[in-house]
Amino acid sequence: MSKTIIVSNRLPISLQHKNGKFEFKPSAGGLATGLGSIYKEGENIWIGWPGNDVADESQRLEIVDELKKLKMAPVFLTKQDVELYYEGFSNETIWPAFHYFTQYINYEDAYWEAYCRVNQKFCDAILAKADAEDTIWVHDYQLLLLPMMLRNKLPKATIAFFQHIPFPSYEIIRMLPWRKQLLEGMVGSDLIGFHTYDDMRHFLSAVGRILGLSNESGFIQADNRLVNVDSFPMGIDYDKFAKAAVSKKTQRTVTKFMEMLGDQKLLITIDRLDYSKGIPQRIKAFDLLLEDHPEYHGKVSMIMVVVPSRDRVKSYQELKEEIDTLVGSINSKYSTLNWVPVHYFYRSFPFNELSAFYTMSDIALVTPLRDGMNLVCKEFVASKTNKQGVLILSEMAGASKELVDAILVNPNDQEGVKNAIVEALTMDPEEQELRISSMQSSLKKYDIFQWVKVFMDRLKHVKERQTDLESKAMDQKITKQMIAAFKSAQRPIVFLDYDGTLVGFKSRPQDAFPDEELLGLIEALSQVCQVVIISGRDKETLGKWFRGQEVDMIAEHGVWLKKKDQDGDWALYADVDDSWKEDIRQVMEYYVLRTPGAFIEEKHHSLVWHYRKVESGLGDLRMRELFSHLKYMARGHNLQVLEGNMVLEIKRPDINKGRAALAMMRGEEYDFVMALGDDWTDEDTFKAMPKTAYTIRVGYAYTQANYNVKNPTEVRGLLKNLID
Ligand SMILES: O=P(O)(O)OC[C@H]1O[C@H](O[C@H]2O[C@H](CO)[C@@H](O)[C@H](O)[C@H]2O)[C@H](O)[C@@H](O)[C@@H]1O
Ligand SMILES: O=c1ccn([C@@H]2O[C@H](COP(=O)(O)OP(=O)(O)O)[C@@H](O)[C@H]2O)c(=O)[nH]1
Ligand SMILES: [Mg+2]
Repeated sequence: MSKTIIVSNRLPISLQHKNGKFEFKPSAGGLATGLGSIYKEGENIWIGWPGNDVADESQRLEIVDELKKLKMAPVFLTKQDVELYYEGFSNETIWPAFHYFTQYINYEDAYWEAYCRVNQKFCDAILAKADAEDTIWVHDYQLLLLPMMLRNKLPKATIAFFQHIPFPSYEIIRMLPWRKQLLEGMVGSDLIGFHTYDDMRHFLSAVGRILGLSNESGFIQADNRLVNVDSFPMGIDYDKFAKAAVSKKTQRTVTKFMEMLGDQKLLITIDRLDYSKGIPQRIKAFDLLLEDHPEYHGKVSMIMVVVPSRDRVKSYQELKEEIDTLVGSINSKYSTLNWVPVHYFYRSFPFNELSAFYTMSDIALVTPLRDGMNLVCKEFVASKTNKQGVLILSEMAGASKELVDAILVNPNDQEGVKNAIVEALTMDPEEQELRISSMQSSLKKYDIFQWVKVFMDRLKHVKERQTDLESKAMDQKITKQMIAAFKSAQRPIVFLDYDGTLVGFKSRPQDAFPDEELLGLIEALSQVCQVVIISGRDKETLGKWFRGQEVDMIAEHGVWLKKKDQDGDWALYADVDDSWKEDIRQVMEYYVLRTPGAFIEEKHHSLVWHYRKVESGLGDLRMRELFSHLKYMARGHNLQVLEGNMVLEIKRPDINKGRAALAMMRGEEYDFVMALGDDWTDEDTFKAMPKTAYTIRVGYAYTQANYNVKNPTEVRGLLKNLID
């Protein structure tokens, strides 16, 4: 039985050192609860850092034993690891970059080295526990390199990754000198999840531009592994908050707190100390409210909980000082003997007091400058069992994509935030109920348990798709069988597509000419069987490249045929009317003029619009536009528009490689047929082949072919086997 391993930087516990002994408190956080249904089962386990630096060997053993009882295993970090990997690369490099605080990014090689080393430490700890076919679910930005490290050691494992913080635009990610390694690390996964669609599309764009891997509906083909990228907005343990809100314990706390505060409208804000949370901006907006609306003095207070976090990082220390000063300033400006505008707490609170804060507050002010998701706003909404309360939420929080019934604000627009507070303070009860109910029904449905289920189901689906594709991989047994069939055949024929099959792609099509090795290979092969080069290339190019070779050729996807013995003469297989070309060329030229790097390739009976050299993204955009333009025109001319590898081709539909291949075989009896190709144009060849043929698609994709090989190098290996 395979098991599931959860991995995160921090284990879901708090470890306290008391009187020479350690005390373990399992965390009751949402993620820990949601994943409880996984790591507490059977042999499953959660691996991570227990959160303290423990140097003493006997204490480490004690921790290992205690954690084992909780279904956890520790990765011990040294003081230096914590400084350079956790505070350093994770929180001074990745965190600011991914939250768009480029001014805080620390580009330290020593941080990077520690990050690599500690990711390796995690990898080793996992390898000590993992079996070849286990499922490993890695969490968050501290461990971006881990999926690929694991993949290299456990190629068959199911590896998933979820990132809890935003994934920034390509423009930010490209600033990091280690951008390539970070992305490659993530791509070791089978499934990569983000909170929002925006994070997902930023990631896909970075992978396209930096690693050169394109995607189709979120599926990337990386080194012949299919990797799925998708968004999974994380939920909360809804019932826990809803139940707590009406519990006696919370109600008692509410009464106690309200007695102290008196009759007031309350605004609640709860965050970890973090510059991404926009705490100073929020205090300033509240200050503006009190300045512009003296009628609220004595009637509205803000309860501001700031939970200490990463307090050894300089930018966090500076932020703490800034907040202290701002709170001091607002309170000293407006306080009266019986009213304080901001009740400021720099500490964390037990669950039941948090629940009381949520329950008794009229408004939650959640205004991060950038946040992966933000759970506080969801917890506030879930706690509003009486359906009264208003959420003011930043557009920059992942949660804003779901909670559209909140009052959405731009946290940088202080006037806007101030107006939102006024709107919230004056919102009528019916409106509050409508908004809260709508948000509650969505949060109830997509709670943390649903999140875990949807993620795990998707992971299973990706694995099934991979298995489907891999079932066609050309293994040794099939290769042997094929070679034997070839060797014993009297009359073998082999169809070889050119680009993407015999040679890799180049930015300029004319640079993909055949190298010496290939020419030698084709020559040797043509001595032992009939070789047909079947390509979309024009006949002049093919003729030049294979001059003097004993091969048959099919050019322009089947427009032209040339038998090896017909010296110099190409036969027009299809009698084609190409009077359509003038109109279409004009349209294509218009798109070339608008798109630097694009060009038209003219073949005898087709026109091709190339965009391989166009700025990434723009090429795709223009291609889509041209595609619909051409499709519209194609109808009038009875033409077919086809999307290829960075090209758009328009031609007559009845001309294809399959028909031409059949024409080539007509009247002959072959006892061995093989066809190799790499794209949609070759699918016509595969379809036309006799049932007994060996049809092989290069690259993993859905195909009519019987088998798959990885790349042109493998193709050449296969052909060498035939001539050996
Ligand atoms: O481990 P710390 O350095 O003390 O930081 C605490 C955690 O903060 C981050 O939380 C994120 O995850 C939330 C849930 O998905 C999401 O709502 C929020 O927007 C994120 O900021 C971080 O991702 C964790 O790894 C840290 O442990
Ligand atoms: O005293 C506190 C204050 C907050 N929280 C919890 O901390 C989490 C904060 O998560 P969020 O996604 O809002 O922000 P993050 O800190 O992960 O960036 C929420 O679940 C809060 O309930 C807590 O446990 N104790
Ligand atoms: Mg090809």
